[in-house]
Amino acid sequence: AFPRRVKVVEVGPRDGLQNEKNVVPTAVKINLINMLSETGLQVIEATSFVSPKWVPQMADHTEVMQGINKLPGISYPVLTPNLKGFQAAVAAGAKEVSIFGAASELFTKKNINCSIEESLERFDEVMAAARAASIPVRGYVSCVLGCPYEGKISAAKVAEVSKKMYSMGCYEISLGDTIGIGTPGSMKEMLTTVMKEVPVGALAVHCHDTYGQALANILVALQMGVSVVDASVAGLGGCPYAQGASGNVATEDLVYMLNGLGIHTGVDLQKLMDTGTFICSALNRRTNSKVSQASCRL
Ligand SMILES: CC(C)(COP(=O)([O-])OP(=O)([O-])OC[C@H]1O[C@@H](n2cnc3c(N)ncnc32)[C@H](O)[C@@H]1OP(=O)([O-])[O-])[C@@H](O)C(=O)NCCC(=O)NCCSC(=O)C[C@@](C)(O)CC(=O)[O-]
Repeated sequence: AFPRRVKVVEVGPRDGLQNEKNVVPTAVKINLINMLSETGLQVIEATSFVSPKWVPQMADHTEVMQGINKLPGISYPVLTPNLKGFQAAVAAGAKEVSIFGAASELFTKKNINCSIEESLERFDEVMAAARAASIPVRGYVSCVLGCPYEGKISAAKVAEVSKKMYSMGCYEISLGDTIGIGTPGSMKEMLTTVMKEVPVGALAVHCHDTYGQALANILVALQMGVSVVDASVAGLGGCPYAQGASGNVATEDLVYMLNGLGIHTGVDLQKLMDTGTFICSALNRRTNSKVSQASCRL
């Protein structure tokens, strides 16, 4: 049975923009987040406190956090790979953070320059600091359905890393199909294994649409009881350490599908599409949202 409500986690300002070649002006990022805040979304991932040498596009994290209108009832989490990032995030006013690991050794090395084991040690430090500051922490696990460097990833490995991050105290584990390579079959197999270790109520799915499978994979996750789904307005994005990875599922397309299923999100599709139009014209690009493309033709 499908969940009655789904929490949509908007990752466009972070996952969507982190891979942009040209520097996106801080004012555009702030405008994007402020417009998203008016759509009814409850969670908008705002930026990441990572090294500007690694991801230059997110170097204005503090200005973004301090420039946005934070509306009550909306959470604006940010990515923090280590204690340094966590401290900078809190100093900039972050009230929620995310740590990000992976089920692949090589991806972990390329993305955060350490082994899975070392990454978990760093996360332990972040968790301890977050507990002391009463800051909720979300955990990402990347490469859950395949890795750009290692290829196939076993569901057992995904379950193992997910369980460790959940046991550390992450309130939610977001399972990332980083390169969008999964299918409904592999999604079902992976979730079946992970759900033996982490309760389904604490799981989210984070699907990139590289192979055009994202909505189908999300539908399978919903059927299995997952009720938190990550998405990116206009389908922006891709990971800088996963070459060729295209954007997340477009939030507009996700909300359209959920509306059709009678699943409540609280998100206003028209306002979302207007936000997609804003960011696409600022970036001078065509939307990846099929729903927005179709609406323009009507
Ligand atoms: C983790 C590090 C920092 C390790 O990078 P490192 O080079 O191993 O770090 P280090 O500890 O050796 O420090 C080197 C320098 O970085 C600085 N530094 C150290 N930490 C920070 C920090 N937090 N913020 C700012 N600066 C920092 C540190 O101070 C030092 O500065 P220097 O002395 O050379 O001037 C680096 O690898 C990094 O920033 N990686 C981030 C990569 C990233 O953001 N990837 C994209 C997000 S993940 C993703 O997109 C997947 C996801 C989540 O969407 C889910 C999915 O789709 O699968």
